[in-house]
Amino acid sequence: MTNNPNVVISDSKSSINMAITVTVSNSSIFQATAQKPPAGPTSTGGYISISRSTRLLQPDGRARIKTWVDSMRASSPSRIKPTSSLSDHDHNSSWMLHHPSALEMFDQIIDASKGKQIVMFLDYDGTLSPIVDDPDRAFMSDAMRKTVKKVARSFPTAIVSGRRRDKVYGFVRLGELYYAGSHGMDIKGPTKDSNYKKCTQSVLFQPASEFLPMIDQVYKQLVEKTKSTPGAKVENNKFCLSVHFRCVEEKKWSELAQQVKSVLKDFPKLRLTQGRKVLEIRPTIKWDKGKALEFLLESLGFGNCSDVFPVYIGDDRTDEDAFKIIRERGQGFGILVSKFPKETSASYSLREPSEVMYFLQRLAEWKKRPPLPGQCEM
Ligand SMILES: O=P(O)(O)OC[C@H]1O[C@H](O[C@H]2O[C@H](CO)[C@@H](O)[C@H](O)[C@H]2O)[C@H](O)[C@@H](O)[C@@H]1O
Repeated sequence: MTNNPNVVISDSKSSINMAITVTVSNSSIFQATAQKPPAGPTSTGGYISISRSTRLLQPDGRARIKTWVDSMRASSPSRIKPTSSLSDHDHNSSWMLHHPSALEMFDQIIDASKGKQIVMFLDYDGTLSPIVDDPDRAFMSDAMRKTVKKVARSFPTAIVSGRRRDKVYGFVRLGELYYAGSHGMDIKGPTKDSNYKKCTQSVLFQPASEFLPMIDQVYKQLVEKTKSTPGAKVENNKFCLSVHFRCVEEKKWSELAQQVKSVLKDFPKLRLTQGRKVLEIRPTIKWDKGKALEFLLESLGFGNCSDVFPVYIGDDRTDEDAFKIIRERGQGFGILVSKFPKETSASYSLREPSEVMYFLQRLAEWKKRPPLPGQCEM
């Protein structure tokens, strides 16, 4: 297994409906991907997605803003409301039964992966780094970096983030990984292999490049519009934008929602989704973290393979698209990072980044162990 699929793919300039052109390719898998990108809904993981074209232009503007604010309120943490017959404790126990700790189930996970190639997918914020107030200071620890590096020596590993690719690379700083920034809309292969040799060819896939000028324009407008709301912060994630409200007083959320709405009304080709205390604005193309996962598996040669075992660890609503794909494929597992019960398509849970690190350490250690006599290693 190699992390270097020897292909370069770039986006087409031809159509906003995401035609993709293979510029250099030695792989029929890539050509197939380019001709026929995997179909699927513009899913947001079953959470509230407010598309301007269908909802923002309703005459009852005020009611819509209330929906936005309700959704912002529910965005972090997004607990499942316990049914009246269950106490909080029973509700937590029931959720843990359905989404047990990946640490407690470590041996079972390893057993299920036997004979298969594990491919690791890691979200960044809230998974590798703790959630902090200032998005520019969401650093990952050196210990986590070392652990991810070890994992990448044993398995193909990708970081899948809502952040712009160069920014998340700036935090992670490991050249041997795949990076899918902007919620998977900006994919790039490793710049070096796990033996630290420079990779000469790599994957580059940017299905939303037509939207760059629009995103820049909206970014400027949002910065201008939201500057009167204390604590609001607009982050340019290249192919998408984040409007953070973690540091905005709750009584100002409706004002902020109104400001965002007033900008988006002129951009029907953009849609709005939500993450943890953040409104995310992105192109209406059928592409998300789930599609990025499929794309990366294909690029690694596992498109139609029965012996691949993707493990995706993430904490955010946007990670649900990837959890769903894993479920649909019936291969591997999704692991949700959350301290609270949440609606999720993930199979397992971890409570926080420190548990993610411990899980990854165990995985790397397990891989390093010599196989028992008569046992074949994958
Ligand atoms: O896909 P991810 O890597 O999880 O990125 C999703 C968003 O993460 C960042 O925002 C979140 O983390 C911040 C730092 O801890 C926190 O302040 C914010 O409230 C969270 O929503 C990032 O800043 C966003 O651009 C990403 O879209």
